[in-house]
Amino acid sequence: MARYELVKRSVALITLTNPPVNALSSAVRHGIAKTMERALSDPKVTAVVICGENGRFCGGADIREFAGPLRGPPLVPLLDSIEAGEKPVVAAIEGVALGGGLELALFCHYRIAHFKARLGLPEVTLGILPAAGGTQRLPRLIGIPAALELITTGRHVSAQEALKLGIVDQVTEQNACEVAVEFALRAVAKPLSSRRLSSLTTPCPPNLDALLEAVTMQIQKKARGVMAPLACVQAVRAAATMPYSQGIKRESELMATLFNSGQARALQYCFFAERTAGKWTLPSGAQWNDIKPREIRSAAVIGLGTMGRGIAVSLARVGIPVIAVESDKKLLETGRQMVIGMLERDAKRRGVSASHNLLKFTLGLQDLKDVDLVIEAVFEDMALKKSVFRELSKVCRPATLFCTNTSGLDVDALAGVTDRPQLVIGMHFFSPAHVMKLLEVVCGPRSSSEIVATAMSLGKRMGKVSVAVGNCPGFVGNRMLKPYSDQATFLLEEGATPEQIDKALEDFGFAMGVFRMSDLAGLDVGWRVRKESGLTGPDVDPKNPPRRRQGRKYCPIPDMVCEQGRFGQKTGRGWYMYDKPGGTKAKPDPLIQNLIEMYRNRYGIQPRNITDQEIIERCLFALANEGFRILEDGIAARPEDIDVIYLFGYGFPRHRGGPMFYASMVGLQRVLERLEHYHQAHPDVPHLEPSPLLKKLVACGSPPVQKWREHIKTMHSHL
Ligand SMILES: CCC/C=C/C(=O)SCCNC(=O)CCNC(=O)[C@H](O)C(C)(C)COP(=O)([O-])OP(=O)([O-])OC[C@H]1O[C@@H](n2cnc3c(N)ncnc32)[C@H](O)[C@@H]1OP(=O)([O-])[O-]
Repeated sequence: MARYELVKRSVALITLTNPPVNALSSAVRHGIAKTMERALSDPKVTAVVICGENGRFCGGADIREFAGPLRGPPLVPLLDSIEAGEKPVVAAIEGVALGGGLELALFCHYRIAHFKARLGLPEVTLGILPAAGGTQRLPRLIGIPAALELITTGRHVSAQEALKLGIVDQVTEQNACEVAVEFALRAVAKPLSSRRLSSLTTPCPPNLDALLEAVTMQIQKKARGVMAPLACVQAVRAAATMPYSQGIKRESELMATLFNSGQARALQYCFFAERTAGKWTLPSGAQWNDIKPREIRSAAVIGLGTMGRGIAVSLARVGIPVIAVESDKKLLETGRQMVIGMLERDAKRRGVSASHNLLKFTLGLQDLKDVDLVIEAVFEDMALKKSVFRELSKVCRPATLFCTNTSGLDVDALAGVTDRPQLVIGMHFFSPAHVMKLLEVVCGPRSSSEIVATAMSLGKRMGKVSVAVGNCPGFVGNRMLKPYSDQATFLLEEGATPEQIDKALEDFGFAMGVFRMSDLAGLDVGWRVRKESGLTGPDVDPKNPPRRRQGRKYCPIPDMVCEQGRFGQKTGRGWYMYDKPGGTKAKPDPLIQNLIEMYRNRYGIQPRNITDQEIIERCLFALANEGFRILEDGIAARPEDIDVIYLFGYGFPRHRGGPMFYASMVGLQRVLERLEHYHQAHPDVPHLEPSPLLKKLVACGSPPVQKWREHIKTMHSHL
């Protein structure tokens, strides 16, 4: 796990060998201890270089080991021996030096980085802090403000920025290991005392308290209820106010609190869930690592509305030529200007030049005859989409792949009107498509493994987190959203206000409560879907009992809001009022309160006091309950896939792990009991009836989320 070689007759070269990222597993720590001891005790050795195999220095502690008891030598005493030694030790950083990897480098006396290397202390993103001395050593090296920013955000920096900040001593375009060996030889005669970070005093800004206070407030505002960044601030304060030996003790105390917290477990679960989600499998046995995706050299986007524009930008900025199509001249021109503007702003932000030349705009589908892939993003209307696909079948070459950006319509029905149903798939982007990281890849029953592989790989190329899901109304994300938002409107009827519900959800950690999110997305979209599905509008049978539709409870308040022309932020009025159309600052609106009161009076509903706990339980347990049904139906392959969809597409707080992980943390038994309780109180709300899978898991002793799959395996799969 650590290889030892003698190079240039007197330099011990220690190579960490734990692919793929040379994580500091217990075996690697053993390896470092043994090889360092050998280097320090061998009189032939005058200097040491530490590097990582396969061009990657070290990705930090082995996160997989966090779930079990600590084995192998603890990191800090091991690293202390490196720093205390009398032979210069140089870290040769290629690829990454992250977390414990960078901390290892900070115990070395010198650091040389390859120009493409990335460095950082991302522990905070895993719910912990850099507890191998990182919170005490980085501030001593680069000062409090810069260290605080890096440690509390977990941001990676480039080698060039690391040089500017003073984290590394030299950046090279050559082999970092060879450069480090030469550097080590030159360092042999030089004194090491000033290179031992533990012996330095932290340079302290005069306004330390004000700075720490400002950062704390910023964190509390941005990451409500998240513990790790606040603990990082406390640890950095210790670096500024305590001697190193005490600071290290404080760091370790803070780590102990974080390490066993539910937040750390949730965030570490998210890390692996994100990586698991890319590993799709189809019922045919085809899977992510054995099907070769097609290379996409050109693409087309049909429809330049909000979604189409974002998709065109996402494609062009990764170098794919795009033909964008609109149906009339005016829409085409507006779309063209918007796409170019977005592309330019995006390029400016990333410090690159905008790739205008990759974009072509046209009114005619016949221009798409040679493209490799088409993404349809026209209005959410089945008849319109079908006509587009029929037309595409006529003009495109037989090998062109067809994708639809529908957010919930039947992908297989669209495939059925084409001459190539096996080459049709859903690519459900989230708005704004060039910003949001989630992509649901919707596999129809006839989608070939090749098109699944291609859509997943294209998503990755565009920087998306892609999740393969099955085909059903609303797929995974929007299907689950319905019971969640239904509960919110039922709670309105029963006595809550939009702002109370939103606050409870935001305090839980959501970026936005359900009503503020609906105002942002536009209320008219859901209204149109409800009209089309016969839930509201003139087609509803007047003999229907009020507040019941299609045999279940129905709350018409959202329809009443839309009937007043209140479509959310874009009209300046929705569940809230805004200072102007397009405004973003939401204020409670007395008119909404009146509307709800009038509604309650009309139906004789006596409002009751609703607690935040009830809001959270009803909204989130209904959400997870639908997730269990989705797993039963085989629409998602794993609970991790559902969680990733909610983390990246719906603002679910990462430190809660996603709806399915959250349910497992609350305890499946408790979730079941509460759902039973609420379903008893609301028997006409089927979404509150506990799903058979939830009951089955409870009956099996509530296994951890990673084991649920074993209980789902026998069920059929639409993936
Ligand atoms: C106790 C003292 C305090 C110290 C704390 C720490 O250091 S905390 C740690 C602080 N460090 C971090 O937070 C860094 C976490 N890592 C990363 O950010 C990225 O992996 C990367 C940038 C290193 C490489 O990106 P990339 O897109 O090239 O590759 P990829 O992301 O797809 O990963 C490939 C495979 O490696 C796996 N794996 C990766 N890292 C670790 C790990 N540390 N451990 C275990 N496994 C790890 C990953 O699961 C995947 O496995 P799979 O699915 O193939 O079975």
